[in-house]
Amino acid sequence: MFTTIQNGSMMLNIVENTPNKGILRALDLFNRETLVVTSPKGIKDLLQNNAYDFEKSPFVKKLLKLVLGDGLVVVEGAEHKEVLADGKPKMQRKALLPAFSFRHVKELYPLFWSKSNEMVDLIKQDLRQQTSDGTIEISDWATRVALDLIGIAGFGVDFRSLTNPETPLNVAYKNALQPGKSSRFILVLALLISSKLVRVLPTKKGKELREGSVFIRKYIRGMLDARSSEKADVDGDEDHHKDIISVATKYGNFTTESLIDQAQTFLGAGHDTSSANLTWAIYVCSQPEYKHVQDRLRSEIRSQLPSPASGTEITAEMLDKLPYLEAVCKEVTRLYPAVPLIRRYCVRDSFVDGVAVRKGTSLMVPTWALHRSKELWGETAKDFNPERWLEGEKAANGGMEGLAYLTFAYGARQCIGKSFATAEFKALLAALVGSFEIEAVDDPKIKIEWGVVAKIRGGYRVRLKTLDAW
Ligand code: HEM
Repeated sequence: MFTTIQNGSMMLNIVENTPNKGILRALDLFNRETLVVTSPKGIKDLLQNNAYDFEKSPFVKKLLKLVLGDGLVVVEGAEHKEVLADGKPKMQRKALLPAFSFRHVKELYPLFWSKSNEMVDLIKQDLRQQTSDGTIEISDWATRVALDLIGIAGFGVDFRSLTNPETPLNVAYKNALQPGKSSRFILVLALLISSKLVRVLPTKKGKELREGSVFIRKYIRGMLDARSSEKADVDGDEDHHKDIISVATKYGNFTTESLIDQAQTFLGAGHDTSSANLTWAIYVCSQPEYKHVQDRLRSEIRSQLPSPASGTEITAEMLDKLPYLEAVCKEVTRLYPAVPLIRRYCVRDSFVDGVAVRKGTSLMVPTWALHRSKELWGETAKDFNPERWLEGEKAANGGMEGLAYLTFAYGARQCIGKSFATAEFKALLAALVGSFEIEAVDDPKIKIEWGVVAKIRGGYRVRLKTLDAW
């Protein structure tokens, strides 16, 4: 097969229409091979059993580094996993895990809820303005709230991009992450020819990417400097900072530069994906055919969660006991996984599902396509059907221990922010659906922007009707 694989739905066609035993072989424009891994056993070998034989390709790494810095997403091998002889993690994943443990994320639920409600209040204000036609563009709100949340949870700093969309950090990320024709061009160049080109490219997008990256690092450095002088004032107060960076500093021996890289990673990886999730959820809820989903969700939320107007704090126990909310969130992230493809590059000869893989081979797990595969999800694979989750994950996908649901990847490099992102998503969706009736404005036949994150091209507008507080 001969193709440049950039695109989740293209992969769906390929996977569905090419008989395969778990591995497909595709060739790109330059006759280079990509192995497309489709079997659960192959995925387990690639992402878990032999995970350190497969890294991100040098091209993909350089591109990701521009936006995410040299943090956990791009480090490889020993640096990613190694632990020092005294048991203290040398770097990266082990050192960062405590900050993302459920024990820590649990404490963030009240924050997720209060920010969600701040967003709802600001949207209501916006709708009350004379100039408002009752519509909002959801991906913009979603990006801003996710950025503010990772700012507070990550650093204890509220960037206030919800109240001020022009906050410099929001603008820098918008320029760096917002897909457009030229960023597609840059991505294709980087994947096919050389990522070095990206750094010198005289295009507007190339310049925005570089300038955005420099600005973001400078901003983070300033934040960390301010924190260290503040820390000097409150030294000895163990509980003063409970944010991700503080926990990471406590468990890892990061240099200042490495801490900046980690912070850049959390900011970038933690808000673009979350924004995509919420946008896809609102897209689904707004479709007339899923009005029953929206209604059932609202009734669960309004009967089981305290009204935002009551000022009652929400705990993990309260938000996590809503089965329909959980099912809708899972189903949105199954049918519209924010990261549509997982790419790897073989760094030493290895095996995947019994097949020998040579050093230098590119591989991919087509998450978007596999999540719509009848083999894994049954006859209704392509339908949006939250009910499938109500009897648990086993019933939904035949009990494949996470090998069918790959939204947060799997194994050694599974998303470290999974619990964080899941709780945040539930709080945001609950606050919106509890407070508004949501109706589509834009054509349901949306176009998808296939970047590292799959988004609706041009954003998505909905009409909101404010409901009485409950
Ligand atoms: C909607 C939410 C999210 C989705 C769908 C998502 C998805 C993913 C996926 C698929 C990977 C694996 C990428 C690969 O190995 O090729 C990943 C890794 C990662 N994610 Fe997330 N993510 C989300 C939210 C977050 C959040 C909120 C954070 C941090 C605050 C985060 C931080 C990371 C980091 C640091 C890695 C690298 C882990 C490693 O390689 O050890 N993500 N994510």
